[in-house]
Formats: sequence, structure tokens, C-alpha cells
Amino acid sequence: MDERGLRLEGVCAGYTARRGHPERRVLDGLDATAPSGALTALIGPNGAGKSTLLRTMAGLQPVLAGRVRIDGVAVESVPAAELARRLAVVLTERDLPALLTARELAGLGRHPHTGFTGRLSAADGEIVTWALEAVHAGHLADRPVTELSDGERQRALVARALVQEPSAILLDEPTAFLDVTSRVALMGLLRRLARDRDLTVVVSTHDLELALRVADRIWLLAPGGVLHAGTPEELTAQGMIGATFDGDELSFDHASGVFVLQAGSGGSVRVTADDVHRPLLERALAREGWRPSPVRGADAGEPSAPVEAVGEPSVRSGPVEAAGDGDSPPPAGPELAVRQAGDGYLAAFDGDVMRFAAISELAAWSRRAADALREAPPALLPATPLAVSGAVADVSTVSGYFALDIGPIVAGWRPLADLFTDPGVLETRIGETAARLKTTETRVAASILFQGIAARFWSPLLGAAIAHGLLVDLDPGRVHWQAVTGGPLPLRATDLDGWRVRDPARIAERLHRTVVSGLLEPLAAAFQRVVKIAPGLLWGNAASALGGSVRTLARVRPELTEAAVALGRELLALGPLRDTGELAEPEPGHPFFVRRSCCLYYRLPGGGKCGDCALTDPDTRHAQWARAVRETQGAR
Ligand SMILES: Nc1ncnc2c1ncn2[C@@H]1O[C@H](COP(=O)(O)OP(=O)(O)OP(=O)(O)O)[C@@H](O)[C@H]1O
Repeated sequence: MDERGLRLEGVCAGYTARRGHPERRVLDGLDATAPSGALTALIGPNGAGKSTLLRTMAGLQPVLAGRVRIDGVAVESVPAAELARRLAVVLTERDLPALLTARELAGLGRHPHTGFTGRLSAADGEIVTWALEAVHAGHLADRPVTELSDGERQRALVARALVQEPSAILLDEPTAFLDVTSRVALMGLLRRLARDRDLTVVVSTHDLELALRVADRIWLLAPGGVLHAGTPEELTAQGMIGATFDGDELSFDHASGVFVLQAGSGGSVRVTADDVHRPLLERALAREGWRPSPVRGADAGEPSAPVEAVGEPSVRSGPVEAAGDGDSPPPAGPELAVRQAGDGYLAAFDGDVMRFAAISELAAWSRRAADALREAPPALLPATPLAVSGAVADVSTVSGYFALDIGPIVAGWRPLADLFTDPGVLETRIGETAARLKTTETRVAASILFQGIAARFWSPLLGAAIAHGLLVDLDPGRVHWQAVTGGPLPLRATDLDGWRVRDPARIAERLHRTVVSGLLEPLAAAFQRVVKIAPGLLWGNAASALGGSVRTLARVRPELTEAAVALGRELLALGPLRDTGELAEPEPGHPFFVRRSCCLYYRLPGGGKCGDCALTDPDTRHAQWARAVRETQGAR
């Protein structure tokens, strides 16, 4: 068995009886090993007994019971001079002799080897030089120690310990007075020395997060005098860190390895970023009370195939009433999603997606989101990109109008917003539609084009909402289209945000906001700038496009009919769609829209009156419906 290292065997540490003071046992029955070649961090709350244990191990106070062994030999049996060659101790010393230089301070460590005179030989001098270089303090050699910074002085003290050429070094809170960089540097230095020189290094510290990151082993002194020993990961996984340090204000987050402020916990956040930015984001957000979601790497580790996502629980996969009857629990998941995007960050919270250039701006905004969360739970939870693209891929199979491509945006794809903001683009599209439909009436071509585009907006969003309970954000800045002649307008996005709805009653309102307020209103305004066309006609077309989407979904996925009709009706009662027409269901499971206006299709060469047109007489309409029902039933 490898005996190297420091070993506690049933150690009882504390203070012997003195006049008027009984013996005080602080720690009892400790068994643990600090192996050589490794950095062991001794952590524990104030008063747990870290200093007492270190001093006991160093032989500075007697072991009350049990045994401390260094490289297999009991410390108490080693003569003091011999022990000084085996073991070096670095205590928190701030008051050092004023006239001593760093080199002279380090040289003091040579005493156990120099004998009576204390004079350093040339060989001793070389060891001192080596030790100062090893702690990156060679340039400080001739400076008085009282003029050194805390970090520089601490390195000189470590050099003094190294000069002893011990097999073990014990350090009591060496990082206590250091700035962050010096703390990290000193812990890194100690680990390097442990490994390079095969030293046993035990360091007590209050820098828990640093210790858990840097140390090879942890000795955790828990209240009650219990010592838990293991790797940082073992102790974290066993819940020991949280059990010891969690308090009213602070709790240890296993996943991120950081302590999170309890007070005003904001909720949970899903962070998707590279290995450098993710910990930074999680830490900055943790300061604002956001717990990292245990489900990691929403994008990174997920397979690209959307199969799993299709099976995600849906709030609206059955009839609307069923979704709201409390049988299915409201969707759970992080309330906030943050992802690295280009040279900034996107943050999604309760239906809004914000872009930030700097983590500090994102953190400040997340504080307000945390405040809002404390007021009321958000109606919308950010869905994972996998869930969104999975839902979109699934409903894309319903028909060409339902398709929404996820892929790279290359030449030829333009943002949807171009349709609203660039009159030239819209004029060209209307001109092409007129040519294809062989009409000289721009107004007629514009009407047909508007209805087609509206159908492209409604269909995928309606499908994802009904089939997957997911609201897809069709952001006109991020979703792109491509100019093709005829057929449904091709739509593509590289990534899409989407939302799960806590309360199914809010789906219609949110879809209305995305499609009508976000897309159709600016589109209608753009059309009206280019062509003289009545708004009532355009909104009739928008409603007709919605009716067509409901009808197609019902035909292709009959199991979704009831939910589709209910949602369609809710939408038709909102904003400019109100009074545009109604969704009839002459036979259960067969919805048809009847509009109160006409789309002008009849004016096209070869065109006629549409089934949903206000101008179609009721008998003809019913005959068309009956034929459509028969055809659908035949197809099913
Ligand atoms: N000389 C002493 N005589 C008696 N009891 C002492 C003596 N020194 C410390 N103690 C007690 O021993 C216990 C452990 O103290 P110790 O200083 O070892 O804890 P620590 O973990 O190093 O604390 P901190 O993190 O605050 O430095 C405390 O209850 C303390 O009051």
C-alpha cells in the first residue's frame, strides 16, 4: 500500500485542558488521506475546525486521540527537526520582520537543513533561487517583504516552505487577503507544485468555488465535526456541499458549481452557448437569482432529427376542452432561455425575445424578468429549439402551405420584413402574380397574392399550436422567403424560437399577436401603399386563409379537427378578423369558412366564385360542401 501522503487515523483534535478550561474536543474520529502529488482543499464553515486540524497535523498542537501519519510515520514520533524537513507550514502571517528581503525570508526555510550556524551554503542558495523562481518571485528576491503586495508576500512564504524541501506543505487560508487573480494563480501554483514535485499539499480555504474547481481532493469539515473526503465531483454529487453550505441566502447549484443567491430566486434558465460563454452567462444570471436548468445544452447535444420532439406533451393535441380540463399538467420547464447568437445573446422570456450585445446588459434585464416572475408566473415558457424545429418539421408534412424550412440562409433568401418595408419588392411580386394569372388588374393580383401569403403565415403556426401546443415565433427579421413563381411562398429560418403555453386559453391571443399584429397588419399596410385596395377585402382574405388552414388541417389530420375549429373560431373573433365571416361545420369534422366579402377571384380569366365567397348562392355552396365531404370521406 502506498504510504506516501498525509493520513488521519481516528484523529481527535482540539485543545488540552488548561487552568480553568477543560479539554475542548473540536473534531473527533477523523479518518482521511491527503495523497502525495495532489492538492487537497480543506473547506468548511467558520469555526468548523480547519485551523485546529491543520495545526494538529503540523504538530503545532497535540493530537488528543488517534494518529496523524506523514508518509506512513506518526507525526508525534518524529523529532521536531526531522519533522521540519518533512513538513512545511504556511500560516497567515502578515507581520514579518521589516528588514527581511524576500530572498532572506525564503532562506529561513533552509534552517532545518543548515545545522547550528544557520549559514546558507552555495547549494542552499541555489535551492532558494529555485524556490523563488518556482513561485514566480525571482524578480522580488531583493525587495523587503514588508513592501510586497499580499499576493507577492504569499508567494514568498510558499517559497520558504519549498526551500524546506518537505514532502508535505500545509497552508492555512493562504488566499485570504488576495485579489481574485492572485487567488486563482496561487491555487494553480499549489496544484502544479503538488504534481511536479510529488508533494502532499493541504490548503484550507473559504474559496469554495475555486477549491471545487482546482483541488484534486476535498476534505469537507461539516458542522458537528464530521469530515467528508472525496473528489470535488463525488462530494458535489453526494449533495455534501449543498448540505453543508446551503443557507437562507445561498444555495449550491450542482450543475454549474456555483453558489446561487436564494433571496429572490428568479426561476430557472436554459443557457445555450459555447464552453467559454456558458459558465459566464450562468454565473451572471445566477447573481440575479436564475438557476441553471438541469436540462443542459438545449441545442448543442440534441440530435438534429426531430422525432423526440414530436412526441412532446401537447397542451392542445386533443379537443380544446380536454386541454383545459386539468387532466394534463401545465408544461414545465425553464422560464428563461438564453443563447449565444453571433456576437451577442438572445434572451427569451414570456413571449419576448431580446438581443443583447453584452452579458452585463442581459443580466440587468434578467433582474427585471426575475421581478416579473415573482409577481406572476409567465404565460409562455421558451420551448427548446429542438421542440420548435420538431413541431415545424412535423406539420410541414400536412401540405405545402404548412411547410417551414429550417436551414441556412444563403443567397436568394430575403427577410420577410422586406415584403413590408421595400415597396419595390412587393410591386415586383404583384406584377409577377398578375402575369401568372393573366390579368391586367393589379388589384386582383394583389388580392390573390395577399391571401396566399396569409395562408403561409397561418398554416405552420396553426399546425404547430394545435398538434404540439407550441407557438412558433415567425419573426419577420429572422424568417426568410424566396422569390419563386407560383405555388406556396417558400419560407426558411435558421433557427426559430417558440413557446409553450401555460394556459391554453392564451393560445389564440398569442397567435393573433404573432400573425395579425406582427405580420399581416404590416403586410396589409404595405399592400395598400402599392395598390388601391380596400382593407375589408384584405382582412376577408386573411380570414379566408385562416379558414383554409383549418380546413386543410382537419382534412389531413382528422383527429385535430375539433381543436382546429375551436382555435379558428377564437381567432376569427379577434381584431380585424372580427365580422369577416364564420367557420361553419355543416357536417361534424368538416369545417368550411364562409366569408362576408369577395376576393375578386371571379375576375380572373377562367376564375369563378369561390366556395367560401359571399357572392356564392347558398344552394351552390351546399352542393359544393356535400361534394367536398364525400371526397374527403372517400380519401379517408
Ligand atoms: N485556543 C483555543 N482554545 C479553545 N478553543 C479554541 C481555540 N482556538 C479555537 N478554538 C475553537 O475551536 C473551534 C474551531 O476553530 P478553528 O479556528 O479551528 O475553526 P476554523 O474552521 O479554522 O474557522 P474559521 O473558518 O473561522 O477560520 C472554534 O469553536 C473555536 O472557538
